[in-house]
Parts: sequence; structure tokens; C-alpha cells
Amino acid sequence: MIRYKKLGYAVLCVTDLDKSIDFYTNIVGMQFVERVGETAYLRTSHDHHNLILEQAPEAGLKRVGFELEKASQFQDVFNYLEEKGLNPRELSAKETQELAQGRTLRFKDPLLGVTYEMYVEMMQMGTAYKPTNGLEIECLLHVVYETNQFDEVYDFLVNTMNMAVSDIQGREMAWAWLRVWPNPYHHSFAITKGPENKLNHIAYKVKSIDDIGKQVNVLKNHDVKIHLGPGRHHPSGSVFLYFADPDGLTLEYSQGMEEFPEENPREPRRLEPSLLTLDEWGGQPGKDFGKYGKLIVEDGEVVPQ
Ligand SMILES: CC(C)c1ccc(C(=O)O)c(O)c1O
Ligand SMILES: [Fe+2]
Repeated sequence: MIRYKKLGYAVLCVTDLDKSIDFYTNIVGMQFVERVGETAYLRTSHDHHNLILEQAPEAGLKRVGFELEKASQFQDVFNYLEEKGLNPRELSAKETQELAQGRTLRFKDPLLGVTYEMYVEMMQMGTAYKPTNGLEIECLLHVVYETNQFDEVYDFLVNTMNMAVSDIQGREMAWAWLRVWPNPYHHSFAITKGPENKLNHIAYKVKSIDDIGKQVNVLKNHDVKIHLGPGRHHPSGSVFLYFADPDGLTLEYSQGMEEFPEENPREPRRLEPSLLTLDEWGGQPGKDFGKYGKLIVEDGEVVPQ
């Protein structure tokens, strides 16, 4: 049984690392930690990193890191993933030291090829996170895929990765919002049915509604494309704002998401597939919403679409 502390970090491949470091610090509000060669570490908390940016020929999502609830659980999770045939690999001491993490394992999503990592004891920085531009991010909140293997990916995330279902959408399910139980947030992962296997967006939780309002003006002043928002999602109840990073990847700022108790959580709901479910305030996503971002396989291959 996997028990998660949280969705800890994502690794994004970017085509111009300097430009992306500038964007994720000065526009998004993350704090730069360090750059080692073609890899940059950024944080939104005491953690050493909550986002890694890697210079690459194509933009997309390469890895997702989950922090386990307890270090004592690490070996059991390793054994469980091995039993499931996922071929986990424990990182060497050199690799974990580079990452500033304790014991860490990696395995590939058998359907989509993205690497998942489970780690414990990420190094805690001596100073509190200080937003670079005054907009306060609290954590990486969720990763969303579009997939043409919806039922299989759903089955894997729920029955193998042990994610809990918070809500689904459609008569024939076409959206699912999943939480990394017992972490309380409504979803740390979501999937939507579509023609491709790709990244849809990643979301960061901001501290207050003011951060969303202020960000609208920051984005306008810097000519950054706003895809949708501000608006309110019906599933999680959060207020959101979506915008494009320098490679066109869709990022979300989110505030006020529903939190679930560990004991006796409410049942998942089957929600109507309408635009008003996605935005109660009636917004329509721009044409580039969720359009860019490959799912990148660690050894360099791109997963077939
Ligand atoms: C991608 C869509 C528009 C979506 C829908 C609902 C929520 C939520 O309830 O929080 C999201 O975060 C989304 O990204
Ligand atoms: Fe989202």
C-alpha cells in the first residue's frame, strides 16, 4: 500500500533554459536554488526543489516525484512495485546526493513512459521560500495528462499507484480527478480522454486569491498569453488562472481547492460534461490551452502518440 506525503516536484524539459529560469522565477514566482550544468532547481517551500528544469530539444514532462509519507515505508513500496512488475530502480548514493534527497526509487509509467519517482527526506533549506516577484506559491498541486488510453491509465493510477478518486466526469468517463491519499488535496493528478498522450497542464497552489488577481496584471504587463481565467472550477471549487510558459506549456495558478479528510471522505461524484463544470464563471479555454508538452521518456525517446 503506497501512502503519499505529497506530489513533490516535476521535471520539465525546456528548449531555452535561461529563458525558462527567468520566467519561472520572475513571472511565476519560484525561488532559484542552483544550476548544475543544464539542470536548474527551483523551490516554492523549504524543499530543495519543487521544480526541475532541464535543457532539452523538445519541451514536455519527463518525471514526476512523489514524497512518501514515511521513510520507514520506502522498502515496502519498493517491494510492492517490484511485485507489480514495474521494475523499480533504487538510485545510487551519488544520484540521491545530487538530488539532495534520501532513498529514492524510479520506475516508468508502463503506458505513457513518463518516469515516476518516490523519495524520502528531501533536504530542507535553511531559509524559508522567498518568492522572487512577491507572488506566493505554496506547492506543486497537480499534473494533468491527456490520454488516448484513458481506461488503462485510470486503472493504473487508481489500482496500482493507489490514488483515490475525488470526482469523475461524463456518462462514459472522460475526466478523472485523483488524489494521492492521504494527502488531502482534491487532486494531485487528473486525466482527460483525448486523441494524444501528452501533458495537459501542471498547477501550482498560490497562497491567496490576491496572488491570482495580481498575476493577471503581471502576465498582461509581460505579454504572457492567458489561456483561461480567472474562473472557478466546479470539481475542486478552486479559483484558477491558466497561462503559457515560454515553450507554450500550460501552467495553472490555483487557490482554495477542496481538501479531503483521511477518514470517511465524501464519495466521488459523476459530473456533467459541460464547460460550466470546468469553469462556473463561464470562461472558454483559448485554442492553445493544454496543447503543448510531450510526455518524454527518460532515455530520450518520445512516447508514441
Ligand atoms: C483542465 C480542467 C479545466 C480542470 C478542471 C477542474 C479542475 C479543478 O477542479 O481544480 C482543474 O484543476 C482543472 O485543471
Ligand atoms: Fe488543473
